Amino acid sequence: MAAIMNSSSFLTTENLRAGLSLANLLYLVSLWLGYHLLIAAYNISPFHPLYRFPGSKLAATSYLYETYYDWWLVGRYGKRIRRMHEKYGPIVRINPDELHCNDPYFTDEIYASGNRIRDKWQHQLNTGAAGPVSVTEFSTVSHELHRIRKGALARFFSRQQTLKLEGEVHDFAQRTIEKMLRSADKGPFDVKEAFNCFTADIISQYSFGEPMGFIDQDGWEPNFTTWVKSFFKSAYTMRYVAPARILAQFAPLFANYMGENLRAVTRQIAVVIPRYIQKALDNPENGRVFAELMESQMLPEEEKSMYRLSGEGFNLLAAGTETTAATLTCITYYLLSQPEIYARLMKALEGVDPLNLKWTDLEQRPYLWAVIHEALRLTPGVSHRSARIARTEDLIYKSKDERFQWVIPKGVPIGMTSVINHSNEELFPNPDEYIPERWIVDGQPNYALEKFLISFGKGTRSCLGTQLAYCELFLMAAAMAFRVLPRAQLYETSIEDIRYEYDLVVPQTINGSIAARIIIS
Ligand code: HEM
Repeated sequence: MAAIMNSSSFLTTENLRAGLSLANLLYLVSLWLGYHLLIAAYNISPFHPLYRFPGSKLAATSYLYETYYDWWLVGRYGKRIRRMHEKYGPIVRINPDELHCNDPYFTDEIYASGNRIRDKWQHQLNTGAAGPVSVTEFSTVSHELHRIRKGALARFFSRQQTLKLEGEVHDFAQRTIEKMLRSADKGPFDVKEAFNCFTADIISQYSFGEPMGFIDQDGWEPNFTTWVKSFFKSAYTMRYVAPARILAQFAPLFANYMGENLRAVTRQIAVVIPRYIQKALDNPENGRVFAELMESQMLPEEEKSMYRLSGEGFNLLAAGTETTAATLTCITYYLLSQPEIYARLMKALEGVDPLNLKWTDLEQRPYLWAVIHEALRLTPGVSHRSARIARTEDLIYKSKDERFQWVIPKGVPIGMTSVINHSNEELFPNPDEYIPERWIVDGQPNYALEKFLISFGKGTRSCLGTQLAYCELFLMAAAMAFRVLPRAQLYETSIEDIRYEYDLVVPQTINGSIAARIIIS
């Protein structure tokens, strides 16, 4: 009792005021500053394991440098990293703890497959904020846990499984095309929004047994990507502002005070997707991925909570919508702006029935294959760098000309950036230009060059939906070429609406999201 009395008398206004005096505050601030200065000094001292690696000293000193480019200037560190490589060589230190590589020949070492352990890095995953999205397979740090989570999902997205889905993808593609054609002579629209509706309905139908209904709604917007944009916009705040991550845990509690789109995305994660999953579980014959996932022996029971599954549901939609839609938009833009490429494509598609497209047949048309791969090169789904940690092995790097040799110590995050690899002038001369011909040798697809494409990532953490994405790309690109493009023209759209300028994890142009407005007559 005496102790309680003593502590309450200790908390008097006078005592608090004295404790918070200017002198004490200054003392605390200088302690904090001193601590950070010591860390900064250590970061650039010879005692730091990355001391030998080249790069800007400022970048190696603290995270403020990276924060300035990616948070303050918004997603601009990618371009800065590219300039660092021009100055310092193929491996550079880009922050106190991370290396970056721009040698495409080293891809399979960083993004290794099979049993070679590759963890992700929490600093990078912080863009995914908190809550259900932070416990998805995409956001898993540990190699071992990721294997369990991805293993359970992978069989739904194999090529064999995707071939069984082809009929549905074809049906959704044709319905999207019909809706576009109905808008003939009714003014311009952004074709990317139409593709967003197409991709979101497919992934939702496959995952939950029910499309989200975007193709059937009156216009093209809003759609899932409309809401997800605000999620991507907050990505760097989440990464660099730790209190924002803490607040994000409680997002559903203050949803009413958020902007319209952020409120909508919070509602999707907390209410709409759990409802879809519940319906899928109640209706297992029609419930598709999530109904089967619940029965999966590969996934331990503790991994099957509605909380975690709604994160996975959101992730599938977010990862499988904007990405494919952006690539299709890029294809549409280039086919409309470069008629000679369109003419070559139509020649290559001779004999194909536009109303009965077959993925496996379309894949055998090398020029269509080239048109798609050149778009994937220029518009990769994820344009932000993606680091891996080789936890158990040092990585030995030697440049092709043997000028540079490095041992990357185990445990150090090292990554690549698709937009940097894809503009390698030796592999892709005139890298800023759209040239499908570079993907064809002796009339056949250039599979050797394809090895250098990292649009879908590589190794154990590569894209789960690669086969579904290809199925959508082949069927929709061909359907557009036959049915829409002969009657369409670009409207107030230039290369500036397509060309990568910065990233919000996904590529952005100088005018914001990738877009191509078209008019159909
Ligand atoms: C053109 C279309 C697409 C592109 C370019 C693309 C690109 C990528 C990339 C680069 C990654 C790896 C990201 C990283 O390194 O952290 C990734 C991961 C992922 N993608 Fe895609 N994606 C596309 C379509 C899809 C589709 C249709 C789905 C639907 C299922 C999907 C689902 C996923 C998932 C779940 C992951 C996480 C994989 C993991 O962590 O193991 N993606 N995607």
